[in-house]
Amino acid sequence: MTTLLRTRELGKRYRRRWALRDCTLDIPAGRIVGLVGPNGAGKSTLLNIAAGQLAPSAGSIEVLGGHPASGPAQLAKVGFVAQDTPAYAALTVADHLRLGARLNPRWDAAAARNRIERVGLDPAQRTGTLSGGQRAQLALTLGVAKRPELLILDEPVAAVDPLARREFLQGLMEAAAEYELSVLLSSHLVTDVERVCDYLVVLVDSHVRVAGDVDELLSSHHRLTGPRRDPGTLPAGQHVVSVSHTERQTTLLLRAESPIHDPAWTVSRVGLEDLVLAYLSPPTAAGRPALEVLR
Ligand SMILES: Nc1ncnc2c1ncn2[C@@H]1O[C@H](COP(=O)(O)OP(=O)(O)OP(=O)(O)O)[C@@H](O)[C@H]1O
Repeated sequence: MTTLLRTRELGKRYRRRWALRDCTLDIPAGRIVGLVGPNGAGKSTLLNIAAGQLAPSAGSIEVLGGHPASGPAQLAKVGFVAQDTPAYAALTVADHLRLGARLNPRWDAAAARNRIERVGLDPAQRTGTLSGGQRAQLALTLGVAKRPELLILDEPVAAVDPLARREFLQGLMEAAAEYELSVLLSSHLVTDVERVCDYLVVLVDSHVRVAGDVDELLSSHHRLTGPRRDPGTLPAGQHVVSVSHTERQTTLLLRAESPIHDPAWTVSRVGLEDLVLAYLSPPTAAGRPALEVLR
């Protein structure tokens, strides 16, 4: 089976600072991948390397089995919607479709026209006067009509109101289903990722903190509450992600490789937002690294 993204110790350095470091991922094709992390975590860097826009400084990367900058065939397989969905302000919506048709060998003109009509964009309007939500819809249309196998979107709706964001994500899910697209989407809004993604990568401070199938992550992580206890005394196979104590009580968020039977703990399920927040918080004081990469 083709792998969507395969990286090995991938890194990018600007002068002395690493924007991305030791990034090792194996993501199967056909997934809708959410890349989450705070500002400056390295999300755009990873997406730009995957799209062939940026050369790595270390390690290796394969996207759909090919090297990102290997040539026109690889570029045709990958659509890229850059941060803030840039467009040529003086050109109209129709001009952008014509440009798309000239630049992309697999251009689907009917799909582009239909989508523009469906989302209510005026072909004669200059893109400099479109709202943020309309520009995002145009960018999604251009990305989809290219008929790539993978669509990469770098925070496409960061500056868009909640309703327009929902419509955009709905359109993205429909396009992914209709054209059997894989999607790699960055966001710092976990709710967006929760709505559309089935695979999660959390990047913090240029490192991957956790990666895996969303359902598997949710079923392997638990919140444990019980009498105050040193997390260092937990059995092997229970990996503490975050910990907090009161005078008498300890609350842990942990990943467990097998069911937790210790009656001292009250065990509850964890939502995606809590899971992401736990990995975004500084490494646990339990003395174990919070790094968990699930493949
Ligand atoms: N061209 C560049 N020159 C120097 N440093 C850079 C350059 N591009 C990015 N960086 C640095 O690399 C780090 C990662 O940046 P990146 O844009 O990948 O983060 P991000 O997670 O996409 O952030 P945001 O959510 O704010 O877009 C940051 O510290 C940033 O300042």
